[in-house]
Amino acid sequence: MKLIILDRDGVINHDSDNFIKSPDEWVPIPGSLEAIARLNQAGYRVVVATNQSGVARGLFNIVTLNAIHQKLHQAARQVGADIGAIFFCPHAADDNCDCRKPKPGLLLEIAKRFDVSLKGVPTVGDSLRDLQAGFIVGCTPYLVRTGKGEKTLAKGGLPPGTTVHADLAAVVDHLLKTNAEVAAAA
Ligand SMILES: O=P(O)(O)OC[C@@H](O)[C@H]1O[C@@H](OP(=O)(O)O)[C@@H](O)[C@@H](O)[C@@H]1O
Ligand SMILES: [Mg+2]
Ligand SMILES: [Zn+2]
Repeated sequence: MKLIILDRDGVINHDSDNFIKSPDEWVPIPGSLEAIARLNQAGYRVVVATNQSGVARGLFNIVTLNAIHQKLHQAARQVGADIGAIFFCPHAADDNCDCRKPKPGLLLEIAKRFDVSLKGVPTVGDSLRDLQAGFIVGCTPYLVRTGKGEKTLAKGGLPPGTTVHADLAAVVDHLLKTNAEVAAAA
């Protein structure tokens, strides 16, 4: 089973400096859900790892977060995409939890749940912390320019091996092309 780990805000849906606080505020980035469908068709299980400190900040509760994720799943299904699971950290930075990216807790949880090694698993994010969390546990980091990606790129300090792409659809184009080239060379 091939696995890919996606950040949520700024990769699948538009992000906001005021947080995504309700299902109405959740709006997919054009092409992202269709890109997930292409990953599924290529044999990838797609899971999400997302920091949701808005819960700890009292901006929205778990019921609302679940409603946002129901809308995400439904929108994905409408284009033939399937998101295997959504792992989230509801904590604030000063809670010092193990699951808030850049700590790798969410990704280790994913590895345990799906009983897979994370070595070489693609992980896609718009923030440095997304890429760092993946890099720590052996994932291959992909930065997208959507969401906070341009700011992340400008700040620099990306983990070694990070490649930069316009959006999730471009990451998927690259991934599937590379996979096809490797298969042809075998
Ligand atoms: O990109 P993912 O991990 O899916 O989700 C990010 C969101 O939880 C929020 O994360 C916050 O960061 P702080 O939690 O305040 O550091 C801010 O960046 C918000 O703009 C953003 O909406
Ligand atoms: Mg993000
Ligand atoms: Zn946490």
